[in-house]
Amino acid sequence: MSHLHWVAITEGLLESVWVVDPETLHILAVNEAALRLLGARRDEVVGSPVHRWASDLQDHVYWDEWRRGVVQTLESEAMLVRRDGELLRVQRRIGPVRPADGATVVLVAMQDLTEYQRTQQRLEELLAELRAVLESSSDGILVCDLDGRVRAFNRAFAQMWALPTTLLTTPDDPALLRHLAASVSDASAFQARLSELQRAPLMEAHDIVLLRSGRMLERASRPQLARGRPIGRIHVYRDVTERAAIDAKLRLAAKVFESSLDAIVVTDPERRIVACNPAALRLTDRANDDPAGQPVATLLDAPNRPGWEAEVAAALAERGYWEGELWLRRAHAPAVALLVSWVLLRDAQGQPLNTVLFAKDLSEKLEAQRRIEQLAYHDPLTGLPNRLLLGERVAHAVRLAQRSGRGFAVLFLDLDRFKGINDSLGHAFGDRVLVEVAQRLQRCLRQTDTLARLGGDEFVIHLHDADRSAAERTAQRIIDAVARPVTIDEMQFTLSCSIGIAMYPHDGTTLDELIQCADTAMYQVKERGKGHWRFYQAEMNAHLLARIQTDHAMRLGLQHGEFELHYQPRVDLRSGRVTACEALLRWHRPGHGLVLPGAFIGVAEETGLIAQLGQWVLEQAVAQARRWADAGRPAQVAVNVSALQFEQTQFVQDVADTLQRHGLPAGLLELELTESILVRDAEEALAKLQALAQLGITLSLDDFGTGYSSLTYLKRFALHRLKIDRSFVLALHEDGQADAAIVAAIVQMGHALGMEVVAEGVEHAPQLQRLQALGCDHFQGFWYARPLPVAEVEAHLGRTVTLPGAAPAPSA
Ligand SMILES: Nc1nc2c(ncn2[C@@H]2O[C@H](COP(=O)(O)O[C@H]3[C@@H](O)[C@H](n4cnc5c(=O)[nH]c(N)nc54)O[C@@H]3COP(=O)(O)O)[C@@H](O)[C@H]2O)c(=O)[nH]1
Repeated sequence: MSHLHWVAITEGLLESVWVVDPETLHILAVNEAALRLLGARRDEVVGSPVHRWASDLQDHVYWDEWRRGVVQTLESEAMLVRRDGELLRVQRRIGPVRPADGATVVLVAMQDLTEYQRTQQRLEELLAELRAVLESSSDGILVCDLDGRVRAFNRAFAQMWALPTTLLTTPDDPALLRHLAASVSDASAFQARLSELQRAPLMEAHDIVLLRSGRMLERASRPQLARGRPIGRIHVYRDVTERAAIDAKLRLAAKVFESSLDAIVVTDPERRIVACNPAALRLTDRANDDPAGQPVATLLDAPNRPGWEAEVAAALAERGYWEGELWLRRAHAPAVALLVSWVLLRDAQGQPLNTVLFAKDLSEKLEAQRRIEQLAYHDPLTGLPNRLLLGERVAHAVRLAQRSGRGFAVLFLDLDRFKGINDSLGHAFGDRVLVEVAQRLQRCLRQTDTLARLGGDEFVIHLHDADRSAAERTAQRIIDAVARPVTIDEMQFTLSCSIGIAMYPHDGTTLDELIQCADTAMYQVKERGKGHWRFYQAEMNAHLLARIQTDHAMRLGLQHGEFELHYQPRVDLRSGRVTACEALLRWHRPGHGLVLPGAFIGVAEETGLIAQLGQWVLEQAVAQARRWADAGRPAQVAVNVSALQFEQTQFVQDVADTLQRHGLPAGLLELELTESILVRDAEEALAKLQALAQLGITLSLDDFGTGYSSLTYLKRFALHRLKIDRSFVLALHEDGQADAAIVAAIVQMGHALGMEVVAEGVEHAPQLQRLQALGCDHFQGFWYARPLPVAEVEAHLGRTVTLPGAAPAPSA
């Protein structure tokens, strides 16, 4: 075949083709592609030896072997030398071709590998780049095929999931998946989600994966596409633990901003409002009118600090914060006081970003302060100044008086028998009485005077610039005002009060001194019948001091066993026998000798110590009666009971307990009560007396005839004995006919009411004879015996006394 034939045959091929003479190894024909490959003209190639274009030794060896018939075909890469000398890598197939009508030729078909090589290199570079990108990502990336087999993962993924080294070096999909499942807090949910994603290759998903270590991963799962078709899946894991924490903090901050009870206003650096929280909008009264964009200063004011805006700006610039009180102007309501903390926020470069204003509504605090001041300085019931405010006013008055040389008066006022109103009508009623009295007092005073309530029913009045006669007139005006009838709840009654007056500077120079003097004077009024006023006199205090000392000494005396009981025998006038004795208290007061009750019982009653003292007497008397009974000389012991002791709630129980403790039959105890006990609270007294009588105790009424001597309550209280007061008995001796008639009446009345009658203070035989004649049942008195110590009285118990007319009376 001619070389033209070969050209015609090979021209249409994409490959470069040489037709080579097997003998000469010269190129017989080439196609156009071969000429392009070599960069030579046809005449340069055709007829040239193949070695001209083959560069490497391998070619020479091959053609040599071909000629010797060692090899027939060859397929290999080879290097060609182009016409311009450039080397070119080609893929080459060599083989003999025997056309039917011609001699055998060698066909060399070549394909340029340059492009392929370039593509290959590009691909390798791309792969390297991709690998670098993959590795440089801080996200953990896992690439799987459609069956879920792991195709690749990066270092960040390995670190994020803490993959063991074995999994890094040896691919082991099941082990990797097991490791992942074991690392998450909910393995089954994790696996279920992976399976779900695998079943839906085109699905994109975002999940949060919680690791057992506490870290939080965000997973973005996307299909991997090739020519628009899914070929696998890429999972990108991102550690969002810190971000989640920051998000949570931001959410919290937003919540705080939203729900803060304090107003928060954010401004730009020029202090124009950027945002207000709901509390701020509520406070500004602009819930429907967002003030964003307005200068914040238009809402604020500080009437007493004209330059406040400049002050705030300077403080923010210098210190970064400002604190102080401002007023908030409001749309439809009065301005409110605010406590403002204002801070400046700067960016990382120190440039002002925003200012934030935290404001607390001070209205409640100011109101509370006002209330506190009101409470601190005023009496809550009457609204009058209290002692504190009075103190300040009087201190001021003292300063004025020191300059002017003029004095003033302090009046101490106490309502008379107010306790009775409180006890009988209740405290609420008592409070209304006090309010009424306060108003009346106020009306008696001038604007410059101060009326204060100290507590209870005690009021103190500072009379500004008043001398003795002004104080006297005011005191009398007050006495008259208080005495006018009061009507509360349709109940009408009258009150009275006692007033003590102290003068500055004569009686004292401080409020305490003046109050003390006025109080002492008031006390004197009370003692002398109440309902009046009195000026303080220096000797009053000495008297008071003595009482205080007596009270203190009595309390010590009780502890130190300085008290003792003496017993005065009581004689049955019919039989002449000593059947009972009256226990009478004695005090061996150090430095004072033996002190009789008249000197201390009154003080004990005033201070309340009588309750304790009375219980001590009862205890001693009952114990003594028990000892006498045990010694075979049973005698009834009469114990004096004071009103305050009787009023003790547990009095009946105390008596019963004392009897039981000493095992004394109740019949050997007599309680001597005074008439005042019966009139104070008749109902309660009746109940107590009935309880005592039920115990079997004898009840007698002491000092009968000196008090109310009411037949009504004598009947009502069903007492056992009446003791005729000593003053009537004394009169019998002095031959007072009227008193003798009284004694006769008492004896008859007592008997008529089923009571025995005891005469006390019998000092002379004629008295006794008169009493006998009048039918009196018992007597006691110095005629027979004085009150005696235990050791001496014992001799009298059970003894029969020879009464006048029968034999001379024995003396004690
Ligand atoms: N609550 C209590 N009161 C008590 C107690 N002990 C005594 N008292 C009361 O003290 C008042 C004075 O008592 P006293 O100084 O003991 O005087 C009593 C007798 O000594 C006195 N008396 C008795 N006979 C005569 C007499 O012939 N002449 C005379 N001049 N005085 C006499 O009388 C007092 C007893 O009085 P009375 O109690 O009314 O029987 C006195 O009121 C006591 O009650 C106590 O423990 N608790």
